[in-house]
Amino acid sequence: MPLLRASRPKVLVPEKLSPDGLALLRSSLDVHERKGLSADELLQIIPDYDALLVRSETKVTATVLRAAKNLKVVARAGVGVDNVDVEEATKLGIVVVNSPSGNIGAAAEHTIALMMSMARKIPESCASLKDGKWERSKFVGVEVKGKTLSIIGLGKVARLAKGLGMNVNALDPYASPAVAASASVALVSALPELLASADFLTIHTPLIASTRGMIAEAELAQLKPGARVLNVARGGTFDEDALLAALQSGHLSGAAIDVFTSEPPAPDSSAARLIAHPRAVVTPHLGASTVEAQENVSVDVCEQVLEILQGSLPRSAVNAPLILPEEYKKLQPFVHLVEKLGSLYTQHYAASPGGAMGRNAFDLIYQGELASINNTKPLFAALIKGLFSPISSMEGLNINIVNAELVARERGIFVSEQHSRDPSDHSSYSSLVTLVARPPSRASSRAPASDDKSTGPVPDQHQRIISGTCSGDRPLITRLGRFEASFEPEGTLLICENYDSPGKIGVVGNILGQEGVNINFMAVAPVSPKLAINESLKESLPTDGSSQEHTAKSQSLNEALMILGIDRGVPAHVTAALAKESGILSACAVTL
Ligand SMILES: NC(=O)C1=CN([C@@H]2O[C@H](COP(=O)(O)OP(=O)(O)OC[C@H]3O[C@@H](n4cnc5c(N)ncnc54)[C@H](O)[C@@H]3O)[C@@H](O)[C@H]2O)C=CC1
Ligand SMILES: O=C(O)C(=O)COP(=O)(O)O
Repeated sequence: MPLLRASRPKVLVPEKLSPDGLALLRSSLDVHERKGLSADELLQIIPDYDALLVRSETKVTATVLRAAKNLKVVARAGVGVDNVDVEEATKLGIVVVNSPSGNIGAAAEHTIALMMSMARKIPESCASLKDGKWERSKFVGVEVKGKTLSIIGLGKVARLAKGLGMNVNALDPYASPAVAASASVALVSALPELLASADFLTIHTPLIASTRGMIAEAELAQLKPGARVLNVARGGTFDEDALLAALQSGHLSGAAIDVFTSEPPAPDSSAARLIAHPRAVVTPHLGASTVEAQENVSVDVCEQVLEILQGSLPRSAVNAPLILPEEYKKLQPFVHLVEKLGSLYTQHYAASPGGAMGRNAFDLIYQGELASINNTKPLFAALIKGLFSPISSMEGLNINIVNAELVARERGIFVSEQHSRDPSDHSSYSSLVTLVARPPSRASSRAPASDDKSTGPVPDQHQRIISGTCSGDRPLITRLGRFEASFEPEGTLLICENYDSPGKIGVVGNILGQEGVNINFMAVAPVSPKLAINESLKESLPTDGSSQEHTAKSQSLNEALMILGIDRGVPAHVTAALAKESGILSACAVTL
C-alpha cells in the first residue's frame, strides 16, 4: 500500500541506535537509518522528516533545525544535549527529548574502569605484553582503597567508589545533602577544598556555562602532586592544553579521558597530543557504549518519539514541562477547545480597533473539574496557538507547549490563568473555560510595561468573552460576547448579530445563495439572561461599565446572534453587504 506508507511520519536515524527501540517505531513510522551523513547531506534531507534520533555525533545546529520544516522532535538517545541547539529548537516549537538515566550506570562503570586501568597501568602493561615483553617491575600501580575520590557533580560513581573502599568528597551545589549522606559522601562547598583533598578527581556535570573550562591551569595546580584526573562527562570541562601541560610537567600522575572538545580530535590538536601522552588512558567516547545502556536509551527515546508524534507529551523533554499522563489525558479535549476559543477570538474580534488581535491581556478562567488541574500549560499553549493561528504573519510557526511562553512574551501577550473552584460558577457544565479579553486600560495596568503593545483606550461596546465546554471530546461554545450560545466551533461559520425579528434568516440566505454558498446548519444565540456575572468572575471581567448598560438596551431591542455553518469562506464584500441589511448589526466569517 504505497499511498498509506507515503503519509506515514518519517524518522531519520543518522547514528547507530539499538534496534530494540527502532523496532517500536517501525509499525507506524518510516524509519530511515542513514549512518555517516555529512552536515550538507543532513541539511538536504532533513526537511522530509518528522523526527530526528541522534547520539552525540550529529550536530543538530540552528541551520539544520530551521531547514527542518516538518520536524516535531529531536530525540537524543543519551543524556547530553550539547550537540543540539536547544534554544533554537524551543523557538521553533520542536521538542527535544533525552534519556536522562538510561546510560548513566554504564558511564559510572566506565569511570571506575578507567580509574582502575589508570591506577594499575592496565593499558600500557597490556600493550607491552602483546609486544612480546615481560616487564613486571615497570608497571607497579597504586591502590584506590583508602584514597580520596573528589567528584564534581554527584552521581552514580560515588556509590561504586565507596564499594571500593574510597573516601568520597563531592562538590554539587544542587545535590541534596540527604542523598549525599545516604551514600556516605562528604559534600564540600568550594572547589579549592575539593581539589586539595583529591587523589583522584572526576567530573560528572553537563557542559554548560558554569562548567566550561572549569578545570584549567589554576585548578590543576591546586591538586596534590601525583594526583590523577578523569573525564567521562564532556570535553571542554577540562582545559585540554592545561591538562596536557600538567601531565608533561609530571604534576599529574595520570589522566583518564573518554570525551574531547572535538570528536574525533583533529590531528595535531591538544586533544590529539593528550591522547598520545604515555600517562593518559583514553577511550573514544565509550561511556555509554554497553549493550544494556544502548537498549535502555533507544527504547526510552523511541517510546517518547511515538508519544510526541501521536500528540501526547513526552516524559523527559528538555524544553517542555513535565505533565503526568493522567492529567494530560483529562486536559486533551480542552486543549482542542481552548485553541478554538483563541482562534474564534482573533477572527471574531479582528475587525475591532486595536490591531489584528485588538487586545493583549487575557484572563483564561477554568471552572468545574478542570479547575482542579494545576498544570494547565497545555491550555495556555493552545490559547496562544489559537490566538495567532489565523494571523497570516505567523504562518509556518508551529506554536506549542515548547515555545508558547516565548511567543507570548515576544509578542507582548499577557495571559492570567485562573482556577475558579466555586461550584456555582459553572452551572450545568462539569467544566467550563472562559476567555476574557481585558479592556486596554486595565490590560496595561497588569501586563509587563515593556511588553505592552496595547494601542491605547479602545471604545468598547461589547464584553469580549468567549466560554466553552466539552461534550465528551467535542468542543462546544456556550457564550460569545453577550450571547448564550451552543454551537460546535468547527468549519466555516458566519456569525451575524441581528435584531431577533422575522425575515433575517431569509435575508442572509438570499445573499449567501447569490454567492453560491450552502448553509449546513444554523443556530440562534439569544442574549444571555445571566448577565449578572458570578462574584468570583467579576474580578476578571472588563469593568468599563458598558456591559450592564448595554445589556439592558440589547434585551429591550431583542438582539440575537445567528450562527450559520457554511460550506466555504465568504469574501469581505459579502459580510459587508450583510451588515448593511436592515436589522443586521454585524456579520463576520470565521474558519475554525
Ligand atoms: N561519556 C559518556 O558516554 C557519557 C557521558 N555523559 C555525560 O556525563 C555528564 C553527567 O551526566 P549525568 O550524571 O547523567 O548528569 P546529571 O544531570 O544527572 O548530573 C549532573 C550533576 O552535575 C551537577 N552540577 C551541575 N552544574 C554543576 C556545577 N557547576 N558544579 C558542580 N556540580 C554541578 C548537577 O547538580 C547534577 O547533580 C553529562 O555531561 C553527560 O552528557 C553521560 C552519559 C554517558
Ligand atoms: O549520553 C551521553 O551524554 C553521552 O555522552 C553518550 O554519548 P553517545 O550516545 O555514546 O554518543
